[in-house]
Amino acid sequence: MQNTPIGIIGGSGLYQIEGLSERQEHDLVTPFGQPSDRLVSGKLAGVPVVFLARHGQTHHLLPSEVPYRANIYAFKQLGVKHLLSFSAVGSLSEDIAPLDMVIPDQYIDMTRQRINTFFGQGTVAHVSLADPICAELTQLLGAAAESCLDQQGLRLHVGGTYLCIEGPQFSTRAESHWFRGLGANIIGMTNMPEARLAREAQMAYVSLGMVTDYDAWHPREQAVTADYAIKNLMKNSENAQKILMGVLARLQNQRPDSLAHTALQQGLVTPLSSMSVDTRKWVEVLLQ
Ligand SMILES: CSC[C@H]1O[C@H](OP(=O)(O)O)[C@H](O)[C@@H]1O
Ligand SMILES: Nc1ncnc2[nH]cnc12
Repeated sequence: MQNTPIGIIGGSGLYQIEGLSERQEHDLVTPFGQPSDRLVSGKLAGVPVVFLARHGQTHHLLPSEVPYRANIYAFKQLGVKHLLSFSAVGSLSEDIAPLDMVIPDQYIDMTRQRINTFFGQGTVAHVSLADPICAELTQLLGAAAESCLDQQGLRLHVGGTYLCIEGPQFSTRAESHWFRGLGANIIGMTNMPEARLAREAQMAYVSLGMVTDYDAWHPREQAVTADYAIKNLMKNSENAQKILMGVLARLQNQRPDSLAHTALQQGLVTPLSSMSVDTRKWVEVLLQ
């Protein structure tokens, strides 16, 4: 596993990565359709990487329109076993301020109209999702983010619950208060089903939430608008690039083991021998 490429999913504001050498574009088709855009591979800080803009490079896909299954499958086709995901998020906690960053360790899934599994139609798997985020990747990403943010007086919060809404509208004030009551710390529209599918594909997953706003619950701060979030996103995207370089430097000589890497082996219920030839092909890719 030593030299497997590191997958990078860029969210709002992170549509490409700078400084890639040996750059190659991949126009992939998967059994689950086409990914959000071309995947771009190359080397960054000496580490093989594969990058994909989640909403497309021109940000033309709504959170509900992102082809999450095709995206995860395409990374898997290119040999990715570790996935770093970047996202803009709103804060549901007083002590998490705009421009802070958060590495969540839990999710509450409030999405309503997304296909959230590769399985079904004759093939059954139940993977464990108790700990959806890779603890080892969290440590490496945390160290990189802390050293970048410290210098600017910004804060990194390690751990916390990301609540995923369907969108595309932001929450009502009543929902925002309700989500706080549920114990959620940050809110976004994209990490689900991305994290679920990464687990089914046996990939270690970690997410960096870049805080842009206080959503709609705060008594003194303005309710979020896309304009407001995007202004803060722009301030964040330079830090995202620096943090990415920092985490890749820490991955140069290692690829951490993760409980994700055996998740499907443990969760697959239907025997491979009873699957059709076509189904077995894509299940075997997920099992690699
Ligand atoms: C432009 S703010 C709302 C938008 O940003 C987040 O996307 P991503 O996680 O891809 O950075 C949020 O989930 C919404 O899709
Ligand atoms: N308040 C918010 N709600 C959902 N997604 C977001 N992305 C950035 N801010 C957000």
